[in-house]
Amino acid sequence: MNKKSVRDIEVSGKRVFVRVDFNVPVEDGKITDDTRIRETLPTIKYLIENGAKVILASHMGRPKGQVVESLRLTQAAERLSELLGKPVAKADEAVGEAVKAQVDALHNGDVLLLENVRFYPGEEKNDPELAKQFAELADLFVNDAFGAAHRAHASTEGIAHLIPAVSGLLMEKELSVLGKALSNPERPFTAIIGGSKVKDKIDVIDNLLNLADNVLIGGGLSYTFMKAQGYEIGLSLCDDSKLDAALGFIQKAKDLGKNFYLPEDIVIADDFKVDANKDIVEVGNIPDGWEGVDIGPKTRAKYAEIIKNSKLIVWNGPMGVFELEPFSNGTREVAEACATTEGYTIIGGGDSAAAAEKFHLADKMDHISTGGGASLEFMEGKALPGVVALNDK
Ligand SMILES: Nc1ncnc2c1ncn2[C@@H]1O[C@H](COP(=O)(O)OP(=O)(O)OP(=O)(O)O)[C@@H](O)[C@H]1O
Ligand SMILES: O=C(O)[C@H](O)COP(=O)(O)O
Repeated sequence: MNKKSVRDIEVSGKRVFVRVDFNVPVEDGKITDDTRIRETLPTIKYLIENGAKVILASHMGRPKGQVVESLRLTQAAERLSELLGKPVAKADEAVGEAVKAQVDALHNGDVLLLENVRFYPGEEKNDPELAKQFAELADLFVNDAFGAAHRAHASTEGIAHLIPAVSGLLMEKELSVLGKALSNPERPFTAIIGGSKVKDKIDVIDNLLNLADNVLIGGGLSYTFMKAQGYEIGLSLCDDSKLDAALGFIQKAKDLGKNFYLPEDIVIADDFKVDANKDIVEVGNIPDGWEGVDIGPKTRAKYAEIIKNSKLIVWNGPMGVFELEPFSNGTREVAEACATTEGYTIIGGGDSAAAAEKFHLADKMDHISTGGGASLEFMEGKALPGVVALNDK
């Protein structure tokens, strides 16, 4: 990476503003997956051990510039304190006089977590005034929030122009793993794209067609491709505005000589419920009133075989409605193939990572990215503003 990292700069005695992504799932006031917090520990420990005064900042959810009580970072501070085995002070705001006083009171090696930066309207607008207020708290900016690196916000991008700005160790790891894999991929390289949001995945499919040898499509977005080819899809998810784009990808794959796979058979259901009636049909045979909810057994076996014979696998998005047990087999078999293949497996955040956790296969993957949207944008070949703004080596 051509950007400076926290290892390239003196941190001892310095006030260091560290942007992290503690946007973790919380249910009934409890954090249900603390992966993103655990993944920032190397940077935070490095700073503590090297005598920095650590000021952490994060967003949580999308409060749209207002204080939302349920989106405070109190639980994150508690969890971080448990993981570090030392107290973590928590501010009730992210800027202002009270915060300044808390920063002034820090000793070398102390840790302070600021309140949710998205409680301020200036954060998502990348308001220079808010960026200045963040910058005034610190001598140095460290961006370790890979998950938010695709956002040009005051605490991810604006601040980087005001004080020395370097990457954290998680940011460095994510960029290095994803960058190495995509710039010089081991082949065969297989990309698996699933999930439900066709619009969000269109650009990544486009770029992966350039890079990968095999592109496997599953999940809710596969029905747009089926409809585009003239197949009946019943009530299945479809984005009619993307039918032409879908046909364009099928043609692009042909033109580039790439293998582009769509499900051959589908698990269908007459409702979006665990106890719905279900059946397995070939593509084109989804009856009226039914919808596709998972890839079928033939497709599962084919996809698993391709994954097993690949040297590099990038997976983003589940193959079906894996949250409901009867429709989880496609995602489970893809996850198992990713876990057992000898190829290098990268999981691109979000729901696929949650699926790997659910099937107890997460520790068998080579790299699970902490970025959902960020890893997608990276794979699309887009520059990440939170990275671009950091100081060059
Ligand atoms: N056939 C289907 N019909 C409807 N929904 C589906 C289908 N297959 C998968 N899904 C749903 O897609 C959702 C995930 O879609 P999404 O596009 O958000 O994936 P992701 O990229 O893994 O997540 P993230 O948004 O975190 O990047 C899951 O909740 C899953 O139930
Ligand atoms: O969960 C994520 O992908 C990141 O924390 C970014 O969140 P955002 O999509 O609300 O910007």
